[in-house]
Amino acid sequence: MTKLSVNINKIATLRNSRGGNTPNLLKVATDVETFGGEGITIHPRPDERHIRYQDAYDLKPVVSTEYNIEGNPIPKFVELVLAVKPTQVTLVPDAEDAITSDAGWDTVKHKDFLKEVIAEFKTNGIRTSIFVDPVAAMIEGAKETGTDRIELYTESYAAAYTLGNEKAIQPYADCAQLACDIGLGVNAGHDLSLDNIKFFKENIPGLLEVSIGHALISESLYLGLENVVNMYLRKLK
Ligand SMILES: CC(=O)[C@@H](O)[C@H](O)COP(=O)(O)O
Ligand SMILES: NCC(=O)COP(=O)(O)O
Repeated sequence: MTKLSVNINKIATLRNSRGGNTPNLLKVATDVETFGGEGITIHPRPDERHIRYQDAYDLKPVVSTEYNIEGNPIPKFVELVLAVKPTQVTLVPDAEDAITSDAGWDTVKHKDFLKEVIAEFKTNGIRTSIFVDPVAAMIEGAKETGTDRIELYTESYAAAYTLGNEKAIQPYADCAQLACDIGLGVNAGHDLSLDNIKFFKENIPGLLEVSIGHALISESLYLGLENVVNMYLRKLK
């Protein structure tokens, strides 16, 4: 069973573009859960371009499924996560000015740092996951940090799959199996979509959770467009 956690960053992007509260992030989170979503993911970035730090607090009493907060564990982020106490924290090594997450952790180079922050989160009852590329040494390094899970960074799979290259799944399948063998839970995310999710799921052993945002929100807009245009037309008759 693979859980779907819906990343609602893009809803906050839309809300922030007008300065008001439309769309309402908290309502979207509860509606996603009502529609069957099994988790809510947010990725507050230091510039608060989409999710604001305050949103992370406001969502806490509202999310009744699994609450996953992603981000680079800079002091401000660590403080936020320890205060909010989500179900899971996913550590991502993204630069402040990155447009989006663009790499997994070097779990060998950053082992001591990761060990320290992971221990702090786990002591506070928060499950941990770390974002990694599908490279065996990084999975083995992740195990050394004490993390509960890894999140496989799926951008390269998604890009290759679009071009018809199904072989791009192999390093993901191998690393997921390795993670299962050494006792790490397996999550995955980034650029997963209605086009590529089925093949991914079918080929990845032990896939516990996927977090999907950019494509899911874009697809929702597109799949709802015809309905909404027609609703306006009916009102204008
Ligand atoms: C960790 C990850 O893969 C990202 O997909 C991220 O959570 C998305 O962040 P943005 O919405 O800021 O691109
Ligand atoms: N962890 C990945 C995530 O939350 C969503 O990534 P994306 O679907 O917006 O690329």
